[in-house]
Amino acid sequence: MGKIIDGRALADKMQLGMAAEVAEMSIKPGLVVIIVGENPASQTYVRNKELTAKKIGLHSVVERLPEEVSEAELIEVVSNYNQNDLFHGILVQLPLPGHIDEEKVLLAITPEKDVDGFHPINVGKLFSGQAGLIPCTPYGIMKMLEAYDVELEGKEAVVVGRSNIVGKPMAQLLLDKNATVTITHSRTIDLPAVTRRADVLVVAIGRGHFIRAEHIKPGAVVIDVGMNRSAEGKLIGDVAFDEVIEVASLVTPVPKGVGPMTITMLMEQTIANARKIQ
Ligand SMILES: Nc1nc(=O)c2c([nH]1)NC[C@@H]1CN(c3ccc(C(=O)N[C@@H](CCC(=O)O)C(=O)O)cc3)C=[N+]21
Ligand SMILES: [Mg+2]
Repeated sequence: MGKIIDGRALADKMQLGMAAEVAEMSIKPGLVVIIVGENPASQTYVRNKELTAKKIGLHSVVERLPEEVSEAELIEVVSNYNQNDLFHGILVQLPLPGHIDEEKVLLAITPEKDVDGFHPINVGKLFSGQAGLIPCTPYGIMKMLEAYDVELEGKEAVVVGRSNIVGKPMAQLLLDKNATVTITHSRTIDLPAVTRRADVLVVAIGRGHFIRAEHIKPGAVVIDVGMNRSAEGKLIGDVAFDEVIEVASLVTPVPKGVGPMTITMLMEQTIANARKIQ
């Protein structure tokens, strides 16, 4: 029987440290979250982010734009925040409505304030071993693995999912720690055979309770990035937690696993950015 990785508790502990750090700073780190339209999943995230930012003592603004806003108008809003010295982090909540080209909008955020790590400059830095801003979900997962003393050197790490936001940057961060990394995806022929090699398994596929006991090597560490709604409207992960924890040594729950750590890393990168110029 494995143990829970308590992302909520680790996030709370790190946030306490950040609050103390911010209280000592000569300037107040500022974060703006720009959200377009009324996507309900996005609303939860934005609300959690706002509460966390306030708790830590950041200057936090949520800029809400109507669903019909044009791409040019959105880019104009972003440009204004690029120039505004009160803000050290800018996040444009994804997904954006279909009439807006996400790539163009991400490109408009100045790479220095891109606390999501989605700008091609930061992506290029991550994949070429240069310091830059890192996507918050994979970054938070690395902090969890570190806090739980999970050994990565030479180990088999398997990432399920190849998104730009989670799968690909996750694989790179694991590689940086000298893990032997495999990325699997929807076309992988024998998924259980590959995931059963994993000492560390990170799952980000967006299919509720898809990963079962049969996918797990005994003693593996399992990280669940999934955020799905069950038929009853409950938030559930990509991993069938109750059966997987019987086989694994450590498993993250959903909620209270990866989610709170994602938000914590957003705060961390905003504070670090503000520090650079204080
Ligand atoms: N530009 C951009 N950056 C993002 O980082 C980003 C985004 N767009 N779009 C949406 C997704 C989703 N996301 C979440 C992060 C934390 C929780 C979170 O805090 N979850 C809590 C509570 C969830 C609940 O109770 O509903 C938990 O897992 O315990 C949720 C969702 C960030 N995203
Ligand atoms: Mg689009």
